[in-house]
Amino acid sequence: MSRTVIAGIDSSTQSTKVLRVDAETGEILSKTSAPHPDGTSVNPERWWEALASQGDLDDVAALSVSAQQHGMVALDASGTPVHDALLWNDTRSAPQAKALREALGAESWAREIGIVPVPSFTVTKLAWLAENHPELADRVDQVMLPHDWLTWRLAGRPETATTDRSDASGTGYYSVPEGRYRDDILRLAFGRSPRLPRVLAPAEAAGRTSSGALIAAGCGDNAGAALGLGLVPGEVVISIGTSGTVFAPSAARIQDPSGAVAGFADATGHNLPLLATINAARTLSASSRMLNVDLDELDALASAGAPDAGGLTLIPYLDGERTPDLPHATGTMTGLTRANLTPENMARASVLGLLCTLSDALERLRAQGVSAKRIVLIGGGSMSRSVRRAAAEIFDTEVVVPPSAEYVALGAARQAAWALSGATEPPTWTRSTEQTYEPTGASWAAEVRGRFTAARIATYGI
Ligand SMILES: Nc1ncnc2c1ncn2[C@@H]1O[C@H](COP(=O)(O)OP(=O)(O)O)[C@@H](O)[C@H]1O
Ligand SMILES: O=C(CO)[C@@H](O)[C@H](O)COP(=O)(O)O
Repeated sequence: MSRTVIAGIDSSTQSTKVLRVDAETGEILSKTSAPHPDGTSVNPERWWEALASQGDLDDVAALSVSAQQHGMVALDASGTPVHDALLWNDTRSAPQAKALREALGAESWAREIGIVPVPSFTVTKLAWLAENHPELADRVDQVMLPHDWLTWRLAGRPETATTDRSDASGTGYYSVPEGRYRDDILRLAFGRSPRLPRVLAPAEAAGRTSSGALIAAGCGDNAGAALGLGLVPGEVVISIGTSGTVFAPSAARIQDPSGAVAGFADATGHNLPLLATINAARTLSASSRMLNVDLDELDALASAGAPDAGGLTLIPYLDGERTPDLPHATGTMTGLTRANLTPENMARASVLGLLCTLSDALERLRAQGVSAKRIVLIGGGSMSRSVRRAAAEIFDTEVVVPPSAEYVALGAARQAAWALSGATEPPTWTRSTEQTYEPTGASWAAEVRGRFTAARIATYGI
């Protein structure tokens, strides 16, 4: 019997990945990828070129796009971007985020919207555009997110674009508890009411491609990963990609006035409380560049370093940071001595600093009542053996590492199979066997966490 082939697309910060998948079993049949330009703002056409460079999609019965969240794609009446898309890791809208927090109050944002403005979120970027380029803001006809814009292009630029609840929940002008856009919030930020994409139901189709393939609603990339992993209660995902994210599906909605935990929606009609960091896998690539080694050599150095890096502590807020909300922060290295200043300890300190930022985020998620009995570690940074081995100790929690795969794109494929099937639930695809790392309660891990916390408080006051 012939297979039904579907495609899952992950348009993330650094690249576009395309998986072809068996709709019935979830078996990955092929994977391709193409890079995006570096930077925190980009012309969306680069995403389209990265997708198109991987060939047409005429062979698939259905497809779905999962993409980096929050990017501001502001189009004029001709459908042309009035400005490069500001991405989730662009921090220029920090002043606007502060003003929006103060205008409504953090408690109200958390209660009424589900998230508290930080520079990552779309609403702050629109406020930046209105304040700094009013002549461009006046030309804005409609505002989309990265996954919306790619879906819109694949569907042939329909009059009304579409999105889904998971990605809408990251804009700041969509109310998760009410399930609707808040035009008053949009006008508070942007002073205008541009057209917004229609929010589709989880398994609702967005349209069809020129070759007739069904296009599913799509979703934010972390909701895609959750869908791709088929999580069970008590499992928390920690993804070490361009962003570091810590999240778990939740029946209960999380309200965190501190803004650290975003009360996002997931792609199945429930909730996805999430914390994100700006400095994740790029902490490792920056360290490899500094040491003039490649990532495998960095891994070997880090494995050869002292378990606690000899007391070296790196706080890797290299591009500012989102969790904690320190958009203008820079990194800090403490504990340097003539004895411990070695390439091995520097490499080790970059691994430990990365993991400590994620450990901080994990404890904040737990403080909101989210159960975290097992960590599912994914993302490019999880390919590092030294990261994997240290993670269970630093998190003091069991860590499982599924086989290397593009789980965001796999989740998009699962959503496409769901939309194609017309079923009430997504298809059941089994997660492959995993590697498991158990914490041993190593004393060095508690010392590393303690040093990191002390240095963070001493340097940044929080
Ligand atoms: N073996 C490895 N060790 C450390 N980092 C890695 C390794 N392989 C890939 N990476 C990093 O993972 C990142 C890409 O991961 P990915 O999850 O695809 O990110 P994103 O989805 O945000 O684009 C890159 O920054 C890359 O340097
Ligand atoms: O901002 C967030 C989540 O709130 C990030 O997770 C972005 O969605 C970018 O994702 P990656 O490119 O790292 O996959």
